[in-house]
Amino acid sequence: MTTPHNTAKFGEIAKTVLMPGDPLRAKYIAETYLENPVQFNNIRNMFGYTGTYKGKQISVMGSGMGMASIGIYSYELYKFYDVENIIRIGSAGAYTEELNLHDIVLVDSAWSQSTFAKTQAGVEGDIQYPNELLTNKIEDTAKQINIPIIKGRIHSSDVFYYESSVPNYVDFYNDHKCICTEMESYALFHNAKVLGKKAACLVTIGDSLVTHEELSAEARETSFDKMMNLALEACL
Ligand SMILES: O=P(O)(O)O[C@H]1O[C@H](CO)[C@@H](O)[C@H]1O
Ligand SMILES: O=c1cc[nH]c(=O)[nH]1
Repeated sequence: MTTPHNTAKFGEIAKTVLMPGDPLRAKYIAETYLENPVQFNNIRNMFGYTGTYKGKQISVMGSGMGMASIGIYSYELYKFYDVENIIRIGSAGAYTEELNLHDIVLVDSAWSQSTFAKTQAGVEGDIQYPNELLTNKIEDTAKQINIPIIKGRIHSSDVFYYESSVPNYVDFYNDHKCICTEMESYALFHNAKVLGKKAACLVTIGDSLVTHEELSAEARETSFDKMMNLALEACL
């Protein structure tokens, strides 16, 4: 079957999907790393591809920005396409000087003010967790292939631009122990949990709220090769 947002037919999407926010990052991964990639979706330019990596069938698809968007795409992948694992491969903003541009963070929990889980399934609580097995697999793979990662809690936010009248990154770091921020993992982890599936999240630091350094849009699209390699190797 197809959905209003995805034209793939059942069976055209692999059991494991790598999911960047940026659909052009998905295109880059498919064209750079997958053998024989076949595009299964272009509705709303939310590109999705299936190919093989070292003989293993893998899909990669953009999620768009924010929980509403990844909420739709990840739900459909799990529920209607029988996807088992989604690994988000995102960009994030650092909340601490200890994180530098291009550092890779493996998310061990996502804190959020979002009402996504409560609205979607009546689930209370401001922290969602990734699947432990999948996260351990990524951590073990990182050790094996010698890619440094930092494990930590992420702030999964509904907001990118804040006014100065509300709490800022210093509060999120001090009060909630979040080391960086992005906008999707809380909803992804929730969807995986309610549907009995697995999700994990890797992010690469693309900017710093502390130092105000930032990578260009193009770099966020095409320079996260270490994280892409790690995610692909963890799928094997
Ligand atoms: O680079 P992606 O994966 O989109 O992730 C981050 O970048 C976007 C904001 O610029 C948000 O989607 C945020 O989560
Ligand atoms: O969601 C995001 C991603 C990168 N940087 C931010 O400040 N927020």
